[in-house]
Amino acid sequence: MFPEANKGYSYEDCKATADWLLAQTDVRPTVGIVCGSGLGGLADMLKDQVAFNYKDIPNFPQSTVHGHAGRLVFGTLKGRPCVCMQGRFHLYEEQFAVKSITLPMRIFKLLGVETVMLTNAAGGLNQDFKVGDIMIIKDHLNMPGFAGNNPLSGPNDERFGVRFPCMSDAYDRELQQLAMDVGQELGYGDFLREGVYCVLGGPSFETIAECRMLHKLGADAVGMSTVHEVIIARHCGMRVFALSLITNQAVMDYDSEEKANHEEVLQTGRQRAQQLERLVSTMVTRIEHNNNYA
Ligand SMILES: O=P(O)(O)O[C@H]1O[C@H](CO)[C@@H](O)[C@H]1O
Ligand code: HPA
Repeated sequence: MFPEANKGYSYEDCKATADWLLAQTDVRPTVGIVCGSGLGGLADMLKDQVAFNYKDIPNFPQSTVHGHAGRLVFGTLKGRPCVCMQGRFHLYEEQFAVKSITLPMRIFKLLGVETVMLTNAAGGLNQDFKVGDIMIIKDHLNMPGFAGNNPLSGPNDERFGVRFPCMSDAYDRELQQLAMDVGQELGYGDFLREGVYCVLGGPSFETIAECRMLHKLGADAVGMSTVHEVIIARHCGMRVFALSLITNQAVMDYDSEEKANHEEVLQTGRQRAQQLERLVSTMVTRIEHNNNYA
């Protein structure tokens, strides 16, 4: 899966992979999309596709999770050149893999991507949220980071970014507003929310006490991805938009019979896939047409 799990990929390694990809396709993507669990249908919206299985891309990690196909798809989304990860990598897939799972963000950067749009499936902690809600991420809690597990740990290569990158502006506010505006226009107002995403290491789902604690700490949703990618994307200067599909309610009550499970996560993904795809693809069109967002 991750042959050299905590190997820090050098600038030259990333450049070699990006150059290899650029030599195989004429698409020059400015938008990079990452599909969350069960949300890979977004990649199928791309026209004139050139697709690569992760196993055929030099240096690329391999997807191991059900609901993550493991393909990098180039193409156009309503005329805009895009690259889309149909399947992402998670911290729990291999011990100490925080560098491998974020490698694609640096490759995106070297491909010419300016804006990254990430999706994920998450458990709802906010008691006002319902299963099927789409949460625009406005901020995050990086729990593994509190324990020193940060993808930027280790030597810093200034060609990617500074040693101490700012994260208070991690989630682009104009893109959040754009998502709200587009969501309202599409009639999604009833299930469009905003909030704070908390990442944990996984793969076990949370205990009741953990969910209660995370909620008290200010998290609205909990998952096992995205934040590491966001840190690397921001470090190298790409703009970031991210959203969570609330696929299940986090269990907060000892009387509850609910049990988090991956099948429910994928099932909710299937139910909301079309709307989510429409939201993201319409946003991509607007990024193209409004220079303020480009
Ligand atoms: O974050 P994505 O990739 O959507 O996947 C989410 O779904 C899985 C749990 O069902 C975990 O991997 C969690 O992070
Ligand atoms: O409840 C959850 N917890 C953690 N990750 C998740 N991904 C989807 N749902 C969840």
